Amino acid sequence: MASTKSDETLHDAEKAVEARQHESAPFDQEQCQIPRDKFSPPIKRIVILLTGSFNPVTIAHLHMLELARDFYHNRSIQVLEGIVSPVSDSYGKAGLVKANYRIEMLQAALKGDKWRRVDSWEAEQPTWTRTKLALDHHQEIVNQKYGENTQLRYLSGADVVRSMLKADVWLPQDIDDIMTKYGVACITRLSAPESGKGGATTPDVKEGMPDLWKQNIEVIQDWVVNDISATNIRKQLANGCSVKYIVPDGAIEVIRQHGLYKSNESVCLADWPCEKSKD
Ligand SMILES: Nc1ncnc2c1ncn2[C@@H]1O[C@H](COP(=O)(O)OP(=O)(O)OP(=O)(O)O)[C@@H](O)[C@H]1O
Ligand SMILES: NC(=O)c1ccc[n+]([C@@H]2O[C@H](COP(=O)(O)O)[C@@H](O)[C@H]2O)c1
Repeated sequence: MASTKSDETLHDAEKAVEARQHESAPFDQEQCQIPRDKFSPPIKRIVILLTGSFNPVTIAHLHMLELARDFYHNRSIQVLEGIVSPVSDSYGKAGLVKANYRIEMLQAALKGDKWRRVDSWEAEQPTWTRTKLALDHHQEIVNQKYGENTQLRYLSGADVVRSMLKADVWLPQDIDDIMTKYGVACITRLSAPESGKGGATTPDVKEGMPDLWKQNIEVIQDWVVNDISATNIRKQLANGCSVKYIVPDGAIEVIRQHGLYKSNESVCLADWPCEKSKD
């Protein structure tokens, strides 16, 4: 049967598609290569460790992990896991509720989560664990689980990163080790004014820091204006105000059950039963 004009056109189109499939895609240096000055190859897979009080856990904590994962995935670095590690009771921060409650709140917040989990090792230690030691511990676990080439990255808010400049808070040797062995993913934070909100005049989180630190801190700009702090949440709860949508629902349930943060001592208008209409 003689081929028609439309058969020929179809044949040409198929040939063109096939030819394109053999062409190599343009190589995007920026997207596909790990910047050599930051990470030495062959590291392409990481696990993120977020430490803190989580007193209580907030949506800002969970959002930090999302921001960090996006940041690395956009640079072709696979994030295998996000570990959330609450400090032990001996950290002694004012108003810190017992670790078993903070863990329960985190577990409820992360229930069914596909890539994040709470780890109780730090909380179970009889004394406070310096972050460098917590990182060393988790790196060992990561090596056993994923092999030697998977690196741990320390995730932290800009306020904590700025606190590294205070010699009475961090040991200089610890910071050097954290920078060279792990690196820091630093999320901007309004309470750390150096974070700024973007633009040319933004003061730099890294201002005044030694070059070694500057090279190993990756500043990740939050894309929402977010001034959430656990301190403010505790205040709201003590005043009987709602923290719904700021604290994950599961964690609110744990707060209610145990009456944490004086939440059972104040009148909560939100909980008053609505009067039925008379008609
Ligand atoms: N809104 C936020 N934006 C950026 N980072 C945050 C935010 N909230 C907490 N973080 C970071 O999360 C980590 C754990 O924080 P932590 O549990 O100590 O919360 P916090 O809100 O700072 O607590 P508190 O108000 O009790 O001092 C820290 O690295 C902290 O900087
Ligand atoms: N020297 C250190 O290792 C050091 C100092 C200050 C805070 N941290 C850690 O930073 C996290 C947040 O601490 P704050 O809640 O005090 O901001 C905690 O996990 C804490 O252990 C570590």
